[in-house]
Amino acid sequence: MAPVNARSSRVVILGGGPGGYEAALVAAQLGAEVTVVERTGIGGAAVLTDCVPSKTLISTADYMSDFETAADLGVHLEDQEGDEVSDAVADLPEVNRRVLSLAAAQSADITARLAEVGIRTVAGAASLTSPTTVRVEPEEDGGAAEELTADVVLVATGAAPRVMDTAVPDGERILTWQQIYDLRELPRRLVVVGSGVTGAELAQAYLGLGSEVVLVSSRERVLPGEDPDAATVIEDVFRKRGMEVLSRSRMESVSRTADGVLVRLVDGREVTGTHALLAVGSVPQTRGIGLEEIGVDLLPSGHIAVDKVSRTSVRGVYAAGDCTGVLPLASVAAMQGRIAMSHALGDAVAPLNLGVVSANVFTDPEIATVGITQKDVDEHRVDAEVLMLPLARNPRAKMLGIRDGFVKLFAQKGSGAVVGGVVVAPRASELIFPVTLAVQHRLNVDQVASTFTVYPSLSGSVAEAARRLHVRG
Ligand SMILES: Cc1cc2nc3c(=O)[nH]c(=O)nc-3n(C[C@H](O)[C@H](O)[C@H](O)COP(=O)(O)OP(=O)(O)OC[C@H]3O[C@@H](n4cnc5c(N)ncnc54)[C@H](O)[C@@H]3O)c2cc1C
Ligand SMILES: NC(=O)c1ccc[n+]([C@@H]2O[C@H](COP(=O)([O-])OP(=O)(O)OC[C@H]3O[C@@H](n4cnc5c(N)ncnc54)[C@H](O)[C@@H]3O)[C@@H](O)[C@H]2O)c1
Repeated sequence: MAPVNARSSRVVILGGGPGGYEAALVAAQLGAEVTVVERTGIGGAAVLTDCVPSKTLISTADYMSDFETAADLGVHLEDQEGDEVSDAVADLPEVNRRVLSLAAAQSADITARLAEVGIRTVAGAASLTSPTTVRVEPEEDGGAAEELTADVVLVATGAAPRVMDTAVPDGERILTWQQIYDLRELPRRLVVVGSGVTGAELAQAYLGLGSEVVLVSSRERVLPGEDPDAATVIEDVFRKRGMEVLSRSRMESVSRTADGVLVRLVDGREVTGTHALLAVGSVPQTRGIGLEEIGVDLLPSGHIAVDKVSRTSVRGVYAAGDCTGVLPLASVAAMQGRIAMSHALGDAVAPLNLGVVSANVFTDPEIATVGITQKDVDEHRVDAEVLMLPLARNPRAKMLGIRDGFVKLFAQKGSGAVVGGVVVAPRASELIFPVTLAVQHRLNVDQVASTFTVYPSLSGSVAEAARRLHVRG
């Protein structure tokens, strides 16, 4: 391949989510002329409908659940007459306004940042007419289509909620997770279908906000992709707080009734509610944008096949994020996009390493994970010692009224290197960082154990778990 001159390269990016906009920033920094084509809004689904809105909603629900702990800590809430108040009340329209305005502000911040560094953004729907030409259909009727020429193309078109013929969302009572922020009142009885990360997070959010929630879970246990001990803690918490969890229950159809919804299960049972939230997975947005026509290989699932530097089967065409299905996380999409641009524009680049991705499920408590999994150990793919330490005995956890949660570390047998970890705790997303540092930099349990932690602190349990994994030399 001829040497790349980043300064004279034209880069066109389809999609302005984290895969697209983070790539654009790297390409601009390397001196390329960059255009991002986005049909909905910069920030993508991550910022406008998925990640940012759901975490904002969860912040309110978490805040409300703090009131439940208040009495344990000796705090009693009273109304103006001095009567004890048992429940805080969420004003859903107000909460949703905050969610949407925060998402819009985040999108505006990113748009401004792109403009600041000279990146052109074009509103419209993009498709490839050749590996080096992108056609943009304007969103507004009457506008002229535009043809962009590119030396490098990045496809970062994301994914959309999976819709079943038997459960078609209507945006009023039968909803995808992208439609919930228009609700004007709190669902009285919400049936959440699907207990993956999206279903579990939102089921608990609405429970916290005050809805009655039924979770239809097709599996033995909620959160089937997570650490089994962590998922068990979360399912117990769900039930303890009053959520009805229907295990091994597959939804067959969802339909409207006079005043709500009817969810039929495959085994014939029926569940009624005022609203249904469908969280049954996503499909990549890769059809009808010219990919197959120009020779880009798609997987049977419709995802774009990419290698570890985000190359597709067509030279000069890269792909990043949920449209590739590598690991559907905003952080991974962004990393794939950055790697793609560094590779395409001739900068130094390390291939994507999924072994060190830290991820978090924003339930209450949260589940944060990094590195190898319990499944890797149980199925003998990794020879590791496992140590699980419940938080219940941690002094800070007692002070904070934390009852549920643990720290689990995986240490390679022999070397003692920390190769993975799971933290189940409030703000586990922050607590996982020391474990991620250890995994990424191959620290061993003794190095972690001999690092000072604050007393009292939850991170003390990370060091304590490492200490218990010490093997006498
Ligand atoms: C409910 C929910 C919560 C989540 N929470 C988290 C979280 O907390 N942390 C985390 O790391 N991940 C989270 N994720 C995953 C995360 O949102 C995705 O991994 C991330 O959005 C992927 O980024 P992307 O750039 O690939 O795609 P997207 O963010 O989907 O962006 C793709 C963009 O491409 C645009 N587009 C599509 N086709 C075209 C076209 N033809 N022309 C022009 N533009 C086009 C779309 O309009 C969209 O804006 C969550 C997902 C869901 C569903
Ligand atoms: N906090 C986060 O980082 C976060 C949050 C949400 C999503 N995500 C990302 O998005 C990915 C996808 O998560 P998801 O939960 O949207 O999708 P998913 O595909 O992981 O889960 C969907 C669930 O719905 C179930 N299901 C499908 N059809 C059903 C039916 N008819 N009846 C009952 N259940 C049915 C499936 O068995 C599955 O467990 C995650 O793996 C994660 O990477 C991340």
